[in-house]
Amino acid sequence: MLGAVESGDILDLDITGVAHGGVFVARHPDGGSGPGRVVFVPDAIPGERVRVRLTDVGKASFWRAEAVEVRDASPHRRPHVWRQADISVAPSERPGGADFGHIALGHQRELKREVMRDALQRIGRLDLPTTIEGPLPVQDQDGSVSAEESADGTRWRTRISLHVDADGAVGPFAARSHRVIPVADHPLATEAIERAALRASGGSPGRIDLVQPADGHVRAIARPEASRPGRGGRRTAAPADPRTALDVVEERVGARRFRVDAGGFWQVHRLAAWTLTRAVTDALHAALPEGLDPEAQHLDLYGGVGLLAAAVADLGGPATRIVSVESDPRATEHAGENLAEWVGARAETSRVDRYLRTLHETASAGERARLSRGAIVLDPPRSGAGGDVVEAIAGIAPAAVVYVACDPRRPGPRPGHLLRARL
Ligand SMILES: C[S@@+](CC[C@H](N)C(=O)[O-])C[C@H]1O[C@@H](n2cnc3c(N)ncnc32)[C@H](O)[C@@H]1O
Repeated sequence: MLGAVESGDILDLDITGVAHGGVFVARHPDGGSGPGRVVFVPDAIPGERVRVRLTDVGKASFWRAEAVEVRDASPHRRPHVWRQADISVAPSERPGGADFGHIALGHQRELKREVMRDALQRIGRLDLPTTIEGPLPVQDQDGSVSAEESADGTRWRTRISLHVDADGAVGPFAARSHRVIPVADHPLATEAIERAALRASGGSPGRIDLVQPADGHVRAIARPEASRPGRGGRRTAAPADPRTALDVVEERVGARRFRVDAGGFWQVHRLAAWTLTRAVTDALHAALPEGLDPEAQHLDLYGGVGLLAAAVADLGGPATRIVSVESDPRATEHAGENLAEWVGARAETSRVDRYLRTLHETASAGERARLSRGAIVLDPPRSGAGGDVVEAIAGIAPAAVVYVACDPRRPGPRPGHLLRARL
């Protein structure tokens, strides 16, 4: 029988697996007869033996710990790409947001594939093949590569958020905390964003978003904290300075250009818009070997400024009928402009669940038939599409569904539909 275990205890544990959310799994014997209590540990790698400090032993189902030293290192360990996030730094001084930076790039992908496989099997009860690829190199029309991933997986963020605390300190939050810690570099950000981040100075407490669109110039969007606390007593970011947030910038995907508000949604990784365009195109090719029917009705749900609607419409040609559905009216306005070359393309401002409910209630037999011959692409925010939306899509029974997901654990499609995930 082991003595009582408390927060602050130091233990050596074997890391046996990877979990969702950038943490790893160890087991503590805990006096029980089963496989032991799950302990979630960041900054480790499966196969390692790690010295940890327990930080939360209050829950019956799992505990949390922080890694303080590697006792037996994995061959996949490398010095963290963000020196300040390295295991040699005190856990409270490590910045968050680069959870796999201590792992060789190829092995990071292998671990993400494992997270995805586990989510599909355990939560979705789906036994589907899972593959993880890196971002695709962007090729110009002559076949030359104009942008590709760095060898160590750094310098990809075209958008970052910094925080300003009450003393005017500016920086990221420390891992798993809301404490601002100043840092000396930002290796995941593009070099221009890093320069702007290191120049950023305090001001009112809140957030500063740095955005580098295709023209290369960095925009700084100040989002000071609202003066009154929001729900739950937490202070929320007030609306951004409208002059910068509503500044219209241009993004490029191959030869195609997209207008978007500087403070509006655009994919963060500099190769993501291109990679997702290619992934959706490939998935539709595979699902529709006869080709996309331009006369059918296609939908791009959670469409933003029309990135994936353009990918679908490129496949169907100039007459493709597609509706991009998006809740932000400014994004919808841009989607209307970005999709102007397709006469059958429309952008609608609506919540997706309401749009699908109205469609269900009002669509004529002809519209239903066109929808069932069409493709539905959906790319919801991290919270997922939700059961109602997934049920509504299943009710339409379209010819193909491509689900682009930030989080593999959120409600997804049913067996038989195609799944593509962004990790
Ligand atoms: C992950 S982004 C995808 C945008 C687009 N597919 C792209 O890749 O640029 C999700 C989008 O859904 C929008 N959104 C969030 N909740 C929504 C809802 N309930 N109904 C419609 N749009 C929503 C957000 O404003 C955001 O533009």
